[in-house]
Amino acid sequence: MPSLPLPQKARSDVPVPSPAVLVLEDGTRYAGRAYGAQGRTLGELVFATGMTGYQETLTDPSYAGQIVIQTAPHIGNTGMNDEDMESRIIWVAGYVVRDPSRIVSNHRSIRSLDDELVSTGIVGISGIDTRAVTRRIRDQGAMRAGIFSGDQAALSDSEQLSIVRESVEMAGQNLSAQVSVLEDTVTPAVGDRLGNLAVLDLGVKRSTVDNLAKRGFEVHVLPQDSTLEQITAIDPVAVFYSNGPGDPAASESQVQVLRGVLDEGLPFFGICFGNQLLGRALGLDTYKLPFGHRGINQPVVDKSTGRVEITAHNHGFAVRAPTTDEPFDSPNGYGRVQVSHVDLNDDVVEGLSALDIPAFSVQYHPEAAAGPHDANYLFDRFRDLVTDHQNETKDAE
Ligand SMILES: NC(=O)CC[C@H](N)C(=O)O
Repeated sequence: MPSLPLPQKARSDVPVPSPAVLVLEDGTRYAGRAYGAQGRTLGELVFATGMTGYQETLTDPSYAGQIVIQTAPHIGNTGMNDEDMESRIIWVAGYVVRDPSRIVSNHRSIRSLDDELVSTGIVGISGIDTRAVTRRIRDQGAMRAGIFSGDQAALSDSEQLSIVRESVEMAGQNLSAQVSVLEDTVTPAVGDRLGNLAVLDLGVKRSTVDNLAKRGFEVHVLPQDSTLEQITAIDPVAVFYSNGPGDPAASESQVQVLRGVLDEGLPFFGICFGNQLLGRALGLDTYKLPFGHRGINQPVVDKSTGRVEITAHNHGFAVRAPTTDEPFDSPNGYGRVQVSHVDLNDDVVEGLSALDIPAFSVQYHPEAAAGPHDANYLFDRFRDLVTDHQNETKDAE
Protein backbone atom coordinates (compact mmCIF):
# COMPACT_ATOMS: atom_id res chain seq x y z
CA MET A 1 0.00 0.00 0.00
CA PRO A 2 1.78 3.22 -1.14
CA SER A 3 2.07 5.84 1.56
CA LEU A 4 4.30 8.53 2.98
CA PRO A 5 6.09 7.55 6.18
CA LEU A 6 4.41 8.33 9.48
CA PRO A 7 6.69 9.94 12.07
CA GLN A 8 8.69 7.13 13.68
CA LYS A 9 8.98 8.60 17.14
CA ALA A 10 6.13 10.56 18.71
CA ARG A 11 7.21 13.82 20.34
CA SER A 12 5.47 14.49 23.60
CA ASP A 13 4.32 18.00 22.53
CA VAL A 14 2.78 16.87 19.21
CA PRO A 15 -0.52 14.94 19.26
CA VAL A 16 -0.12 11.42 17.85
CA PRO A 17 -1.79 11.46 14.41
CA SER A 18 -4.79 9.17 13.93
CA PRO A 19 -4.53 6.85 10.95
CA ALA A 20 -6.78 7.28 7.94
CA VAL A 21 -7.05 5.51 4.62
CA LEU A 22 -8.12 6.57 1.13
CA VAL A 23 -9.77 3.67 -0.69
CA LEU A 24 -10.41 3.78 -4.46
CA GLU A 25 -13.10 1.70 -6.12
CA ASP A 26 -10.44 -0.24 -8.06
CA GLY A 27 -9.19 -1.51 -4.70
CA THR A 28 -6.10 0.73 -4.41
CA ARG A 29 -5.49 1.92 -0.84
CA TYR A 30 -3.39 4.87 0.36
CA ALA A 31 -2.55 5.14 4.04
CA GLY A 32 -2.33 8.58 5.63
CA ARG A 33 -3.31 10.61 8.66
CA ALA A 34 -6.73 11.90 9.65
CA TYR A 35 -7.13 15.55 8.61
CA GLY A 36 -10.13 17.69 9.51
CA ALA A 37 -13.16 15.80 10.82
CA GLN A 38 -12.89 12.06 11.42
CA GLY A 39 -15.28 9.39 10.23
CA ARG A 40 -16.21 8.24 6.76
CA THR A 41 -16.91 10.09 3.54
CA LEU A 42 -17.66 8.90 0.02
CA GLY A 43 -17.62 10.65 -3.35
CA GLU A 44 -16.15 10.90 -6.80
CA LEU A 45 -12.38 11.38 -6.47
CA VAL A 46 -11.17 14.31 -8.60
CA PHE A 47 -7.86 16.14 -8.76
CA ALA A 48 -7.42 19.90 -8.79
CA THR A 49 -4.09 21.24 -10.04
CA GLY A 50 -4.29 24.90 -8.95
CA MET A 51 -1.24 25.94 -6.95
CA THR A 52 -3.28 28.65 -5.19
CA GLY A 53 -6.88 29.16 -4.14
CA TYR A 54 -7.69 26.21 -1.89
CA GLN A 55 -10.31 28.27 -0.06
CA GLU A 56 -12.08 29.13 -3.31
CA THR A 57 -11.89 25.48 -4.41
CA LEU A 58 -13.36 24.20 -1.15
CA THR A 59 -16.25 26.67 -1.24
CA ASP A 60 -17.11 26.20 -4.95
CA PRO A 61 -20.55 24.49 -4.93
CA SER A 62 -19.63 22.62 -8.15
CA TYR A 63 -17.53 20.26 -5.98
CA ALA A 64 -20.54 18.92 -4.06
CA GLY A 65 -20.40 15.12 -4.05
CA GLN A 66 -16.67 15.06 -4.89
CA ILE A 67 -13.57 14.22 -2.87
CA VAL A 68 -10.93 16.71 -4.01
CA ILE A 69 -7.23 15.86 -4.22
CA GLN A 70 -4.89 18.84 -4.30
CA THR A 71 -1.77 18.24 -6.38
CA ALA A 72 -0.20 21.33 -4.77
CA PRO A 73 1.76 19.71 -1.95
CA HIS A 74 1.43 22.34 0.76
CA ILE A 75 -2.11 23.32 1.76
CA GLY A 76 -3.50 25.62 4.45
CA ASN A 77 -0.60 28.06 4.79
CA THR A 78 -2.76 31.17 4.34
CA GLY A 79 -5.57 29.93 6.59
CA MET A 80 -9.17 30.90 5.92
CA ASN A 81 -10.74 34.35 5.69
CA ASP A 82 -14.22 35.75 5.10
CA GLU A 83 -13.43 37.52 1.82
CA ASP A 84 -12.43 34.58 -0.39
CA MET A 85 -15.48 32.39 0.23
CA GLU A 86 -17.13 31.51 -3.13
CA SER A 87 -20.28 30.54 -1.21
CA ARG A 88 -21.28 30.35 2.43
CA ILE A 89 -19.80 26.90 3.22
CA ILE A 90 -17.33 24.21 2.16
CA TRP A 91 -18.96 21.85 -0.35
CA VAL A 92 -16.37 19.16 -1.07
CA ALA A 93 -17.37 15.69 0.13
CA GLY A 94 -13.81 15.06 1.31
CA TYR A 95 -10.31 16.51 1.07
CA VAL A 96 -7.00 14.81 0.22
CA VAL A 97 -3.74 16.68 0.80
CA ARG A 98 -0.09 15.89 1.15
CA ASP A 99 1.33 18.30 3.66
CA PRO A 100 -1.03 20.53 5.69
CA SER A 101 0.64 23.68 6.93
CA ARG A 102 1.28 23.56 10.66
CA ILE A 103 1.12 27.32 10.96
CA VAL A 104 -1.15 29.88 9.35
CA SER A 105 0.55 32.94 7.98
CA ASN A 106 -1.52 35.62 6.30
CA HIS A 107 -2.71 39.03 7.48
CA ARG A 108 -6.27 38.26 6.38
CA SER A 109 -6.51 34.84 8.00
CA ILE A 110 -9.03 34.54 10.82
CA ARG A 111 -9.05 30.76 11.33
CA SER A 112 -7.08 27.72 10.24
CA LEU A 113 -8.16 25.38 7.48
CA ASP A 114 -7.83 22.41 9.81
CA ASP A 115 -10.21 24.00 12.36
CA GLU A 116 -12.64 24.90 9.58
CA LEU A 117 -12.68 21.32 8.27
CA VAL A 118 -13.29 20.00 11.80
CA SER A 119 -16.02 22.52 12.64
CA THR A 120 -17.85 21.93 9.34
CA GLY A 121 -17.53 18.14 9.54
CA ILE A 122 -15.43 17.68 6.39
CA VAL A 123 -13.50 14.39 6.54
CA GLY A 124 -10.03 14.68 5.04
CA ILE A 125 -6.76 12.81 4.86
CA SER A 126 -3.18 14.09 4.82
CA GLY A 127 0.20 12.54 4.25
CA ILE A 128 -0.92 11.25 0.85
CA ASP A 129 1.30 11.34 -2.23
CA THR A 130 -1.39 13.29 -4.07
CA ARG A 131 0.50 13.33 -7.36
CA ALA A 132 0.71 9.52 -7.37
CA VAL A 133 -3.07 9.30 -6.81
CA THR A 134 -3.58 11.88 -9.55
CA ARG A 135 -1.53 9.83 -12.01
CA ARG A 136 -3.64 6.80 -11.18
CA ILE A 137 -6.87 8.68 -11.90
CA ARG A 138 -5.39 10.18 -15.05
CA ASP A 139 -4.55 6.68 -16.30
CA GLN A 140 -7.59 4.75 -15.02
CA GLY A 141 -10.27 7.47 -15.19
CA ALA A 142 -12.46 9.08 -12.53
CA MET A 143 -13.36 6.75 -9.68
CA ARG A 144 -15.51 6.60 -6.59
CA ALA A 145 -13.52 6.65 -3.37
CA GLY A 146 -13.86 6.79 0.38
CA ILE A 147 -11.84 8.25 3.25
CA PHE A 148 -12.02 6.21 6.46
CA SER A 149 -10.71 7.52 9.80
CA GLY A 150 -11.67 7.45 13.49
CA ASP A 151 -13.81 4.37 14.21
CA GLN A 152 -14.23 3.80 10.45
CA ALA A 153 -10.49 3.09 10.13
CA ALA A 154 -11.07 -0.12 12.08
CA LEU A 155 -13.30 -1.63 9.37
CA SER A 156 -11.65 -4.41 7.39
CA ASP A 157 -10.17 -3.64 3.98
CA SER A 158 -12.90 -5.61 2.24
CA GLU A 159 -15.68 -3.88 4.23
CA GLN A 160 -14.28 -0.48 3.26
CA LEU A 161 -13.98 -1.47 -0.38
CA SER A 162 -17.53 -2.75 -0.60
CA ILE A 163 -18.82 0.49 0.99
CA VAL A 164 -17.01 2.44 -1.75
CA ARG A 165 -18.29 0.14 -4.49
CA GLU A 166 -21.89 0.48 -3.24
CA SER A 167 -21.72 4.29 -3.21
CA VAL A 168 -23.55 6.39 -5.78
CA GLU A 169 -21.87 7.25 -9.13
CA MET A 170 -21.60 10.89 -10.26
CA ALA A 171 -23.13 10.05 -13.66
CA GLY A 172 -26.90 10.52 -13.47
CA GLN A 173 -26.91 12.68 -10.33
CA ASN A 174 -28.95 15.88 -10.10
CA LEU A 175 -27.44 17.84 -7.20
CA SER A 176 -28.84 21.32 -7.91
CA ALA A 177 -31.39 21.23 -5.07
CA GLN A 178 -28.59 20.60 -2.54
CA VAL A 179 -26.70 23.79 -3.38
CA SER A 180 -29.27 26.31 -4.63
CA VAL A 181 -30.81 29.23 -2.73
CA LEU A 182 -34.39 28.67 -1.64
CA GLU A 183 -35.49 32.26 -2.22
CA ASP A 184 -34.68 35.11 -4.60
CA THR A 185 -31.60 37.02 -3.34
CA VAL A 186 -30.73 40.35 -4.93
CA THR A 187 -27.34 42.01 -5.46
CA PRO A 188 -27.64 45.62 -6.66
CA ALA A 189 -26.01 46.78 -9.89
CA VAL A 190 -22.72 48.64 -9.61
CA GLY A 191 -22.65 51.86 -11.67
CA ASP A 192 -25.11 52.44 -14.52
CA ARG A 193 -28.03 50.07 -14.14
CA LEU A 194 -28.79 47.93 -17.19
CA GLY A 195 -31.77 46.07 -15.72
CA ASN A 196 -32.66 42.91 -13.83
CA LEU A 197 -30.74 39.73 -14.54
CA ALA A 198 -32.33 36.37 -13.68
CA VAL A 199 -29.59 34.00 -12.47
CA LEU A 200 -30.72 30.41 -12.13
CA ASP A 201 -28.76 29.21 -9.12
CA LEU A 202 -27.41 25.77 -9.90
CA GLY A 203 -24.50 26.42 -7.51
CA VAL A 204 -23.47 29.97 -8.35
CA LYS A 205 -20.18 31.44 -7.10
CA ARG A 206 -19.86 34.82 -5.42
CA SER A 207 -17.26 35.98 -7.98
CA THR A 208 -19.73 35.40 -10.79
CA VAL A 209 -22.44 37.45 -9.08
CA ASP A 210 -19.90 40.24 -8.42
CA ASN A 211 -18.74 40.26 -12.05
CA LEU A 212 -22.32 40.45 -13.33
CA ALA A 213 -23.24 43.24 -10.89
CA LYS A 214 -20.16 45.20 -12.03
CA ARG A 215 -21.53 45.04 -15.61
CA GLY A 216 -24.65 46.93 -14.49
CA PHE A 217 -26.98 44.01 -13.85
CA GLU A 218 -29.20 43.93 -10.79
CA VAL A 219 -28.54 40.29 -10.05
CA HIS A 220 -31.53 38.22 -8.92
CA VAL A 221 -30.30 34.79 -7.86
CA LEU A 222 -33.30 32.48 -8.22
CA PRO A 223 -33.88 28.92 -6.93
CA GLN A 224 -32.89 26.10 -9.27
CA ASP A 225 -36.49 24.94 -9.69
CA SER A 226 -37.81 28.34 -10.82
CA THR A 227 -40.36 28.12 -13.62
CA LEU A 228 -40.31 30.25 -16.77
CA GLU A 229 -43.16 32.30 -15.26
CA GLN A 230 -41.14 32.93 -12.07
CA ILE A 231 -38.16 34.00 -14.16
CA THR A 232 -40.11 36.37 -16.39
CA ALA A 233 -41.94 37.75 -13.31
CA ILE A 234 -38.81 39.71 -12.31
CA ASP A 235 -38.92 41.41 -15.74
CA PRO A 236 -35.36 40.37 -16.67
CA VAL A 237 -33.33 41.98 -19.45
CA ALA A 238 -31.49 38.65 -19.71
CA VAL A 239 -31.09 35.22 -18.12
CA PHE A 240 -27.94 33.52 -16.80
CA TYR A 241 -27.39 29.86 -15.85
CA SER A 242 -24.59 29.26 -13.34
CA ASN A 243 -21.98 26.60 -12.71
CA GLY A 244 -22.98 23.71 -10.51
CA PRO A 245 -22.46 20.11 -9.41
CA GLY A 246 -23.86 16.93 -10.92
CA ASP A 247 -24.53 15.44 -14.33
CA PRO A 248 -26.05 17.85 -16.88
CA ALA A 249 -27.91 14.91 -18.45
CA ALA A 250 -29.98 14.72 -15.24
CA SER A 251 -31.26 18.33 -15.37
CA GLU A 252 -34.23 17.90 -17.67
CA SER A 253 -36.50 20.50 -16.02
CA GLN A 254 -33.86 23.27 -16.19
CA VAL A 255 -33.29 22.44 -19.89
CA GLN A 256 -37.01 22.77 -20.58
CA VAL A 257 -37.10 26.14 -18.76
CA LEU A 258 -34.09 27.29 -20.80
CA ARG A 259 -35.87 26.36 -24.02
CA GLY A 260 -38.70 28.60 -22.86
CA VAL A 261 -36.20 31.42 -22.20
CA LEU A 262 -34.73 31.03 -25.71
CA ASP A 263 -38.23 30.91 -27.24
CA GLU A 264 -39.03 34.23 -25.49
CA GLY A 265 -35.97 35.73 -27.25
CA LEU A 266 -34.33 36.73 -23.96
CA PRO A 267 -30.51 37.12 -24.14
CA PHE A 268 -28.75 34.24 -22.40
CA PHE A 269 -25.28 33.54 -20.97
CA GLY A 270 -24.21 30.32 -19.23
CA ILE A 271 -21.05 29.29 -17.42
CA CYS A 272 -19.89 25.68 -17.01
CA PHE A 273 -23.06 23.77 -16.00
CA GLY A 274 -24.88 26.60 -17.78
CA ASN A 275 -22.88 25.85 -20.94
CA GLN A 276 -23.82 22.19 -20.75
CA LEU A 277 -27.49 23.04 -20.30
CA LEU A 278 -27.41 25.50 -23.24
CA GLY A 279 -25.91 22.67 -25.30
CA ARG A 280 -28.76 20.40 -24.28
CA ALA A 281 -31.40 23.08 -24.94
CA LEU A 282 -29.98 23.53 -28.45
CA GLY A 283 -30.31 19.76 -28.96
CA LEU A 284 -26.75 18.54 -28.26
CA ASP A 285 -25.71 15.76 -25.89
CA THR A 286 -23.31 15.84 -22.97
CA TYR A 287 -20.85 13.11 -21.93
CA LYS A 288 -18.52 12.31 -19.05
CA LEU A 289 -14.85 13.14 -19.53
CA PRO A 290 -12.30 10.46 -18.52
CA PHE A 291 -11.00 12.52 -15.56
CA GLY A 292 -12.18 16.09 -16.12
CA HIS A 293 -10.47 19.48 -16.15
CA ARG A 294 -9.82 21.09 -12.76
CA GLY A 295 -7.12 23.71 -12.50
CA ILE A 296 -6.19 27.26 -13.36
CA ASN A 297 -3.88 26.90 -16.38
CA GLN A 298 -5.94 25.36 -19.19
CA PRO A 299 -5.24 26.80 -22.66
CA VAL A 300 -8.41 27.63 -24.59
CA VAL A 301 -8.69 29.25 -28.02
CA ASP A 302 -11.43 31.78 -28.73
CA LYS A 303 -12.23 30.88 -32.33
CA SER A 304 -13.73 34.28 -33.11
CA THR A 305 -10.41 36.05 -32.48
CA GLY A 306 -7.83 33.23 -32.62
CA ARG A 307 -6.61 34.41 -29.24
CA VAL A 308 -5.45 31.80 -26.74
CA GLU A 309 -6.52 32.32 -23.13
CA ILE A 310 -5.13 30.64 -20.04
CA THR A 311 -8.22 29.75 -18.06
CA ALA A 312 -9.65 28.24 -14.89
CA HIS A 313 -11.64 25.01 -15.23
CA ASN A 314 -13.73 22.73 -13.06
CA HIS A 315 -15.72 20.27 -15.09
CA GLY A 316 -16.12 16.52 -15.40
CA PHE A 317 -18.68 16.55 -18.22
CA ALA A 318 -18.67 18.28 -21.61
CA VAL A 319 -20.88 19.04 -24.61
CA ARG A 320 -20.58 16.82 -27.67
CA ALA A 321 -20.72 18.95 -30.81
CA PRO A 322 -19.63 18.48 -34.43
CA THR A 323 -15.84 19.02 -34.62
CA THR A 324 -15.96 21.53 -37.42
CA ASP A 325 -15.03 25.19 -37.64
CA GLU A 326 -18.23 25.79 -39.60
CA PRO A 327 -21.53 26.63 -37.90
CA PHE A 328 -24.04 23.77 -37.75
CA ASP A 329 -27.80 23.71 -37.34
CA SER A 330 -29.24 23.38 -33.84
CA PRO A 331 -31.02 20.00 -33.76
CA ASN A 332 -33.80 21.74 -31.80
CA GLY A 333 -34.42 24.44 -34.40
CA TYR A 334 -32.66 27.45 -32.83
CA GLY A 335 -30.77 28.29 -36.03
CA ARG A 336 -27.02 28.09 -36.50
CA VAL A 337 -24.63 27.25 -33.67
CA GLN A 338 -20.86 27.69 -33.55
CA VAL A 339 -18.36 26.01 -31.25
CA SER A 340 -16.78 29.26 -30.05
CA HIS A 341 -14.02 27.95 -27.75
CA VAL A 342 -11.93 24.76 -27.69
CA ASP A 343 -9.45 23.39 -25.14
CA LEU A 344 -6.03 23.08 -26.75
CA ASN A 345 -5.01 20.15 -24.52
CA ASP A 346 -7.73 17.75 -25.64
CA ASP A 347 -10.05 19.53 -28.12
CA VAL A 348 -12.96 19.49 -25.67
CA VAL A 349 -15.76 21.96 -26.53
CA GLU A 350 -15.31 24.95 -24.20
CA GLY A 351 -17.91 27.36 -25.55
CA LEU A 352 -21.02 27.64 -27.70
CA SER A 353 -22.41 30.58 -29.56
CA ALA A 354 -25.86 30.69 -31.15
CA LEU A 355 -25.69 32.80 -34.30
CA ASP A 356 -29.40 33.44 -34.85
CA ILE A 357 -30.56 34.00 -31.27
CA PRO A 358 -28.86 36.06 -28.50
CA ALA A 359 -27.33 33.17 -26.54
CA PHE A 360 -23.81 31.98 -25.75
CA SER A 361 -21.95 30.11 -23.04
CA VAL A 362 -18.54 28.88 -21.91
CA GLN A 363 -17.50 25.68 -20.18
CA TYR A 364 -14.77 27.38 -18.15
CA HIS A 365 -14.58 30.24 -15.65
CA PRO A 366 -14.26 33.88 -16.74
CA GLU A 367 -14.81 34.80 -13.07
CA ALA A 368 -11.65 32.76 -12.22
CA ALA A 369 -10.92 32.99 -8.54
CA ALA A 370 -8.24 31.87 -8.10
CA GLY A 371 -6.86 31.97 -11.61
CA PRO A 372 -5.95 34.18 -14.55
CA HIS A 373 -8.37 36.85 -15.76
CA ASP A 374 -7.74 36.35 -19.49
CA ALA A 375 -11.38 35.41 -20.03
CA ASN A 376 -12.97 38.21 -18.02
CA TYR A 377 -13.93 39.94 -21.32
CA LEU A 378 -16.78 37.42 -21.62
CA PHE A 379 -18.78 39.36 -19.02
CA ASP A 380 -18.35 42.46 -21.22
CA ARG A 381 -19.43 40.40 -24.23
CA PHE A 382 -22.60 39.48 -22.32
CA ARG A 383 -23.30 43.11 -21.35
CA ASP A 384 -22.79 44.13 -25.01
CA LEU A 385 -25.10 41.35 -26.20
CA VAL A 386 -27.80 42.65 -23.86
CA THR A 387 -27.38 46.32 -24.85
CA ASP A 388 -27.34 45.42 -28.57
CA HIS A 389 -30.52 43.40 -28.05
CA GLN A 390 -32.14 46.32 -26.19
CA ASN A 391 -31.22 48.71 -29.04
CA GLU A 392 -32.53 46.32 -31.71
CA THR A 393 -35.80 45.90 -29.81
CA LYS A 394 -36.15 49.70 -29.50
CA ASP A 395 -35.42 50.19 -33.23
CA ALA A 396 -38.07 47.62 -34.12
CA GLU A 397 -40.72 49.46 -32.06
N1 LIG B 1 -18.26 23.82 -12.51
C1 LIG B 1 -19.33 23.29 -13.08
O1 LIG B 1 -20.32 23.95 -13.36
C2 LIG B 1 -19.31 21.79 -13.32
C3 LIG B 1 -20.41 21.29 -14.20
C4 LIG B 1 -20.63 19.78 -14.11
N2 LIG B 1 -21.04 19.42 -12.79
C5 LIG B 1 -19.35 19.07 -14.49
O2 LIG B 1 -18.68 18.50 -13.64
O3 LIG B 1 -18.99 19.07 -15.64
